[in-house]
Amino acid sequence: MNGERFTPVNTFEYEALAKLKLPKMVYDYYASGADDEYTLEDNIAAFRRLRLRPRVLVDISAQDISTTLLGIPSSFPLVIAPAAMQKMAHPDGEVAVARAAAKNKVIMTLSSLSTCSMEQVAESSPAGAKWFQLYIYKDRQVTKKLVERAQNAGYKALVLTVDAQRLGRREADIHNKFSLPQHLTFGNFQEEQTTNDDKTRTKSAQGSGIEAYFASLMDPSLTWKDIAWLQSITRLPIILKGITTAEDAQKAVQSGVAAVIVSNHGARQLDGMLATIDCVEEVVDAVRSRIPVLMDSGVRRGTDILKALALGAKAVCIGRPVLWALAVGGEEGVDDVLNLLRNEFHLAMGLVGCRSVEEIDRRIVVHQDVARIQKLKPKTHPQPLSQNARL
Ligand SMILES: Cc1cc2nc3c(=O)[nH]c(=O)nc-3n(C[C@H](O)[C@H](O)[C@H](O)COP(=O)(O)O)c2cc1C
Ligand SMILES: CCCCCCC(=O)C(=O)O
Repeated sequence: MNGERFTPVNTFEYEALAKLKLPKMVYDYYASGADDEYTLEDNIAAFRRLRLRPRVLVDISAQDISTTLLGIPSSFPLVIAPAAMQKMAHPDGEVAVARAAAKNKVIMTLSSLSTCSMEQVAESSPAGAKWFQLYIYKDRQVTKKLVERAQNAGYKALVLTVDAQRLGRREADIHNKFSLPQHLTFGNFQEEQTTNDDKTRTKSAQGSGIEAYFASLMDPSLTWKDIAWLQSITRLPIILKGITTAEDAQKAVQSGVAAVIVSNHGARQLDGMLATIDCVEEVVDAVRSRIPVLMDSGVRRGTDILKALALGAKAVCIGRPVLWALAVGGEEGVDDVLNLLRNEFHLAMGLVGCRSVEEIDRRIVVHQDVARIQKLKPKTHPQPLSQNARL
C-alpha cells in the first residue's frame, strides 16, 4: 500500500476495511450469525460448491443484464435487502443507501427498524424505487400505521419478514450488551419518542438489547392467517421474506402473495439451516413460475448472482456488502459496491456465454460434488458391483 489509499476491489475487501473502521459492537452486530455460525459460513461456502459450465464462441458484444421485478425495471438482477440501524455505519445511514440505489437503478428495501424515517428516505431519492420491510407488531395498530405511511410515501411493495417471530441468538451481541447508540433512534417511531420510549430505543442492562427489544414488541403468534389480514389493509403487493421449503412456497402461492424471497436472514436466525442457495431449486420447483422467487444470504460476487439465476431465482438481494460499503465510503461506497457487483455479473454472464438474463438456465451450473462423481464414472462404472463390494 506504501501510504497510498487502499482501494477495495471486491466486497470482501470492503468488509475488511469496515472492520477496521467500525466500533467493535457495531461491526459484531452487522457481521454476526446465530449460535455457532455454521450456516453463516455455509452461506458463502455453498456458492463455492457450485461450479459454472461455460459455453464458448457466443457473440457477447451486446449483452443486456437488466431485468424487471414486479413491474419495476432494474439495471441488473439485484435488490438491496433490508438491514436495521444503518446510521451506526455512517451518519447519513439509509438515505445514503437510497441515493446510491437510485443512481444505480436498483430497488432498495428499507427496514422498518431504520434509523432514518421512511419519509426522509423516500424524499431523499424520489427517482429510486423502494420496498418497505415489515415486522408484525403485537399491537396491530403499529403495523397498520407503518403500512399506511409506506403506501403514502410511495413504497412499491411490502416485504414481510416471516423468519423472525423471535430474534436469533447472536452471541457477540450478548457479550457486547448491544444497544442502539445513545445519539440514534428508530426513525419510524419518532412520534412515539415522548409517549412510548420503548419503540425508539433498545436497552442493554444485561445481554443483547435488541433481543429484549424485539421480544417485547414483535408478535410471535404470527401465522398464515395474518397474511390475509395484511392483504385486507393494503393495496401494495406483499413479498414474503424467509421462505426456504417447498411446503411453505406452495402456501405462499396459495395465499396470493406477489413474490417470495428465499432467505435465512443472513444466517442470523436459525443456525444449522441450509445455506439459502441450496434451497433455491426446491422453492423454484414448488412455485412453478407462478410468482417470482428472489434469494439472499451469502451473495458476495457477480458469479453468485449468476448461479442464483441459473437455479431459477429472478434476482438476489444483498445485506452486509451494503453495510460494509456504507461504513467505508457512505453513498459513494455503496455506489462503488453496486458498480463492482454489476461489472462482475456482466463479465461472468458473458464468460458463460449468456447475452441476456433470459438465457441463463440450469445448464450453466453444476454442483461440485456431482462434477467429481461424473469425472470418476468412466473408471468405476464398467466394473461389476461384486468387485467393488469391499470399497
Ligand atoms: C445488520 C443486519 C440487519 C438486518 N436487519 C434486517 C431487518 O431489519 N429486517 C429484515 O427482514 N432482515 C434484516 N436483515 C437480514 C437481511 O435483510 C438479509 O436477509 C441478509 O442480510 C442477507 O444476507 P447477507 O448479509 O449475507 O447478504 C439484517 C441483516 C443484517 C446483516
Ligand atoms: C433492534 C431491533 C432488532 C433489529 C433486528 C433487525 C434484524 O432483523 C437483524 O437481523 O438484526
